[in-house]
Amino acid sequence: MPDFDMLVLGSGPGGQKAAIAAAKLGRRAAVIDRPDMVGGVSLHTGTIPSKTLREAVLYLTGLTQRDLYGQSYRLKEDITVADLTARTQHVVGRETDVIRSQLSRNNVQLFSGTGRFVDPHTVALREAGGQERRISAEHVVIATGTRPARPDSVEFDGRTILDSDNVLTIERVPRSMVIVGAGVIGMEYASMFAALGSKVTVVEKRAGMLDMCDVEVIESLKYHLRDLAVTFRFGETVAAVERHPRGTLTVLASGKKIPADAVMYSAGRQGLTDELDLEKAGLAADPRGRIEVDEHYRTAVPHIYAVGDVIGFPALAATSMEQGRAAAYHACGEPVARMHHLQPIGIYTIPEISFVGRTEDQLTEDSVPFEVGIARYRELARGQIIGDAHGMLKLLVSPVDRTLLGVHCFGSGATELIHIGQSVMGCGGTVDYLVDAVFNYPTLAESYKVAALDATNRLRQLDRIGD
Ligand SMILES: Cc1cc2nc3c(=O)[nH]c(=O)nc-3n(C[C@H](O)[C@H](O)[C@H](O)COP(=O)(O)OP(=O)(O)OC[C@H]3O[C@@H](n4cnc5c(N)ncnc54)[C@H](O)[C@@H]3O)c2cc1C
Ligand SMILES: NC(=O)c1ccc[n+]([C@@H]2O[C@H](COP(=O)([O-])OP(=O)(O)OC[C@H]3O[C@@H](n4cnc5c(N)ncnc54)[C@H](O)[C@@H]3O)[C@@H](O)[C@H]2O)c1
Repeated sequence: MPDFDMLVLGSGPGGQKAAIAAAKLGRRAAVIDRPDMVGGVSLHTGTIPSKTLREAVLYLTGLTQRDLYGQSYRLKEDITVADLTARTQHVVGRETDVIRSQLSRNNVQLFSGTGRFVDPHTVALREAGGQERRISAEHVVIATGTRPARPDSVEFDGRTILDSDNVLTIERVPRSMVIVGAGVIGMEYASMFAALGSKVTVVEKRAGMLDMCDVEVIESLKYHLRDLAVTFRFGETVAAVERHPRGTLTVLASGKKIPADAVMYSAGRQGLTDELDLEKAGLAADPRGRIEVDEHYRTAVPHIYAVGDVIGFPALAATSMEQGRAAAYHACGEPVARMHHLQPIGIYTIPEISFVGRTEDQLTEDSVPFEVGIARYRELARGQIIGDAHGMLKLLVSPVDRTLLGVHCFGSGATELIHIGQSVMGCGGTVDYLVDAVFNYPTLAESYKVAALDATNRLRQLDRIGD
């Protein structure tokens, strides 16, 4: 008899939910992770610290209050790294306790150390002191996540040449910073450092950024970031990064050189599979360290599952949790529906972005007709009260059956508000539901009604002329 019914490698969002789901089904479950990493990348270097840091930046800089109290408004003049990290450490500490307690009250055994395969059903646990012990399980879930990808040609020192993990332990807020890669991580940190007053240059090899988002929203984001002195270098590749006594020089393939106090790489991530001895389990990873799975998150070896960032796109804490639960249910023979196709995206730039469904460009490319309804925060009472004049909500509505095809939100509360649109879309609701519904007043949620009225006014015009 194996030691456990389910053994999970990694305690990030995917691993946690897999272990708890198995335990709730009465299975004997265990999780392995390093003692200082309980909660995963998500809790220690990813989602939670970055979002807490963002909250501290917004609070201390007073950035979002300046429309109300004047452009010079700041809660604190010289914001130090200690001011910023105090809040992060507190939240990470509390969340770690919550996760440990959830695992323990569900009787999930937590082993400290790292795991690697010995054979398809056995994992060797290496503890901090170097001792090894073997643990066997009927099912294994690989949820080992990723680390920042570091090009070999760049000499990272963790102080001036950084990856997105190091950025959480910098000694001072740099006066100037180069960010390599305008993906989600790059743009979230570019927003934070720009808000803190650093002179940020973003270098991105593609022609633009965040191309999964609405074009108008990205135009607005660029406008806001340029206003905070961010320079964009699109279509440019970093050829080398040099460290000098008085700062760094980022050399672009085009020959340009950008001086800055610090450089942060956010140019993708690498799956953490190199130390798993996957071949002993009969598995292999691709060159980016990712493991292939089927629709049930099963690897090529049917009793071994893989979930979270280690399987690649969409690589979000949000989706990793669902993958973990689904994998555990499948392994335990519990019926489980496939993840709903409507998955929201939340990007915590300043201002924040969120959307669900398709963009105008995607609909046009697919020859799907749509009408647009827009609500601008500056025309909402709540928008005036909170001093957000730039926010907006956009509904894309089908003129054929009046259902919502996409919802795009930019500004305060976007990542929360999007879930109203997601629910309406998920339940097959039409724009008329939003027109007829009563919303609390004054709220940002009222933007749904305003945008729905805008869309239906246009649809009516279409009908009138058509008739
Ligand atoms: C800066 C940043 C910001 C982000 N912001 C967001 C956000 O706002 N929203 C969002 O949804 N997502 C966000 N993400 C993505 C999110 O953090 C990841 O999608 C999520 O952490 C992936 O979860 P996971 O289950 O794959 O495990 P991870 O969180 O990646 O954790 C994996 C764990 O496995 C452990 N491990 C590795 N190898 C072994 C081994 N051999 N033995 C035992 N344990 C091992 C590691 O120590 C680690 O604790 C962000 C990521 C970053 C980097
Ligand atoms: N709010 C959120 O949900 C959130 C926040 C942060 C991270 N994440 C997740 O983390 C993952 C990793 O994010 P990421 O931003 O590191 O990776 P990414 O792959 O999304 O973006 C990296 C960018 O760097 C560019 N790049 C690569 N090499 C370059 C070079 N030498 N010079 C210039 N540009 C270069 C690429 O073209 C790409 O646009 C993503 O999958 C994302 O989903 C999610």
